[in-house]
Amino acid sequence: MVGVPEPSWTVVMPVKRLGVAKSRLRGALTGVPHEELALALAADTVRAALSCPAVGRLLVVTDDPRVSATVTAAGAGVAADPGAGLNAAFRHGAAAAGPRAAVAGVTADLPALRPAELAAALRAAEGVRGFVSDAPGAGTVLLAAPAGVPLAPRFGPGSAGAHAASGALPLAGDWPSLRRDVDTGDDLAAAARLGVGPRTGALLAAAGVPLRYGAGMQGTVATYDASTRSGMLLLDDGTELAFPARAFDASGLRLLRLGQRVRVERDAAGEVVRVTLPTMA
Ligand SMILES: Nc1nc2c(ncn2[C@@H]2O[C@H](COP(=O)(O)OP(=O)(O)OP(=O)(O)O)[C@@H](O)[C@H]2O)c(=O)[nH]1
Ligand SMILES: C=C(OP(=O)(O)O)C(=O)O
Repeated sequence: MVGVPEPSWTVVMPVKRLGVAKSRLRGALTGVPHEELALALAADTVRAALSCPAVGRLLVVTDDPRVSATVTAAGAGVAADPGAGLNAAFRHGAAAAGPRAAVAGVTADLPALRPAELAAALRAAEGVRGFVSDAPGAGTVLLAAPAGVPLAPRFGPGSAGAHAASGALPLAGDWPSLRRDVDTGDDLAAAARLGVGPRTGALLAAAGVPLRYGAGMQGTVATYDASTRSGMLLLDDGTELAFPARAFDASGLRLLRLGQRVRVERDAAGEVVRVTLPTMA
């Protein structure tokens, strides 16, 4: 394919030890062990970032063995947490990225993150040291710096103001899934309304929280094998999603064409249960 290649970012994502992470969320989901929820938030954030074409490398800074195993299996690299807090973890990851890397520090509590929104924010950050504030506005979800420019992170309470005061440019854009960090039960409910990734979704479903899975989710058929009645969808948010024979069987269709536009329904675990034509909603 001919074209200008997208610039490749190194994303640095710190994750605290699960036993002490996300303390404001403790008890938010009845019957769900806290560490499972903390892990699911990070795993879904990592999954979305790895699906973003602008992300060349994802480095998770953590000391937690379960986090390391999960994100390594997903395709991320791991750097050891220096043990001196969040900003030290960001600095350590940025240093490990090397002097020629454009680095974006991203928090690991964005379970609704859509790869296309991350890609758009990274495009806006090209060539500048810039940050994306969280939905309430006082915090930061992303801080980016071009190669050769120190990240100089100032995450923590009031970090949006601290990043602006340090000369970073506030990046403007309609990126609700990127800005939706999850610190409290209310934040988790707001993320569920946007549509969360499969691991967080499965825990929400287990706790009986109603989900808006697949509402309005659309994409195109990337592959379809008529002999197995299964294939691959390319969703509008840039992610690929496999669909099994039963999702096709539930559609009432006789065949799918490559490139055909479809509406996708998923269950609480994120599995595709039905693929229909958009007009059949
Ligand atoms: N590696 C590493 N990650 C951290 C550290 N502190 C926070 N984080 C991560 O940074 C992100 C944003 O941090 P917070 O929203 O403050 O999360 P938290 O400290 O786990 O949550 P609370 O206990 O509720 O404040 C989350 O993904 C955390 O896992 C740290 O000391 N080391
Ligand atoms: C660490 C931060 O997150 P939160 O406010 O989500 O704890 C921050 O916004 O810099």
